[in-house]
Amino acid sequence: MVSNNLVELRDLKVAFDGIQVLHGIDLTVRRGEAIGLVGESGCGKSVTWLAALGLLPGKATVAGSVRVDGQEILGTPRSVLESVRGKRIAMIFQDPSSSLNPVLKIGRQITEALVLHRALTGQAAKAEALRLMDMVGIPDTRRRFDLFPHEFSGGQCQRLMIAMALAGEPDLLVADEPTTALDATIQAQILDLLIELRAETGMATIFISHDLGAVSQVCERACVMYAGRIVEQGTIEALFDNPRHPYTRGLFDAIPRLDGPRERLIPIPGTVPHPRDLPEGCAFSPRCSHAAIDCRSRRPDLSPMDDGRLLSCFHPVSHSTDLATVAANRVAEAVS
Ligand SMILES: Nc1ncnc2c1ncn2[C@@H]1O[C@H](COP(=O)(O)OP(=O)(O)OP(=O)(O)O)[C@@H](O)[C@H]1O
Repeated sequence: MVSNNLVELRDLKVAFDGIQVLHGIDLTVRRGEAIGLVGESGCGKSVTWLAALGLLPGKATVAGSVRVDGQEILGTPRSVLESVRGKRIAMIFQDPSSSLNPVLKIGRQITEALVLHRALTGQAAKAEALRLMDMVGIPDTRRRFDLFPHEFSGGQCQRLMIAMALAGEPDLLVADEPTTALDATIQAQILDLLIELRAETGMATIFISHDLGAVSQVCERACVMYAGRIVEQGTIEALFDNPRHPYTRGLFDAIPRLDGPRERLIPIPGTVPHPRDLPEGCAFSPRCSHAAIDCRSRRPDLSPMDDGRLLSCFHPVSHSTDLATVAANRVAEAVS
């Protein structure tokens, strides 16, 4: 029987030059589902998937397990990784211009991906390339087949990257900040495209973004990452309606909300620590208005809660928690 689990990351760890940046990620991606990875810059969102796909530079040390359909791919020969990359799991990045070859016509680039992943040749490859260009919303495909990347807009280049990613008919598309470099209307179109393509093809999606609104549109589930760990994971409804980790709550409080009374935006104080200088205990504790003494000496495990979410926090917040009052009380406690 085919398992519903497509990709399983277990205790995935990454270090660069001996400095640990990823501290044991556990994540299961089921067939067809869309999972968001959120968190501030430097939390380890991209490194997680670059490590899983064997795309990190040689100086990186990767440990743990990455299973695709039950088959371990971490530490396997290049040929095994290459049979997974593009064909089973495809990845697109923020800046399409860095992934498209500027001196090759776009049709040729898509056709080459088809030759590589599906062994299509000649007219069959061209017909399929045109179909993919059409599928991602490029108009006038026959003429545009022979254009170079610089003759397309930024949004169209991102569409073309997606077309190339679809060439291998992947089971999972990892989209790493695919809309960050685009302006707002184009961003919305690319999000719609990702949603449509998933509905049409049934492929699973990992959507890496710092934009919580975009994540809620595209995904059913999200993982919030902080300093190389997942600190909260749950359904979009659970995380949006009732974030329990003070960091998740902080991310929400820092974004403008269109659906409710206009509230003051509260930025999270401080910055993400450098992986070399992680504090003792919970890595978020120095920035957390909810932190108590135990948070500064011990690190909470990521544990299941009654509502099914996973949470790594000794003192979770709830709807009614007023973080400003909590912070004031903690200061009072410390002084007394
Ligand atoms: N090639 C590299 N060499 C050394 N350190 C790296 C390398 N790539 C990433 N890192 C470090 O790993 C940590 C995680 O980086 P990562 O790019 O995964 O963060 P991110 O959450 O995806 O942030 P962003 O949104 O900025 O991409 C950071 O501290 C980063 O500096």
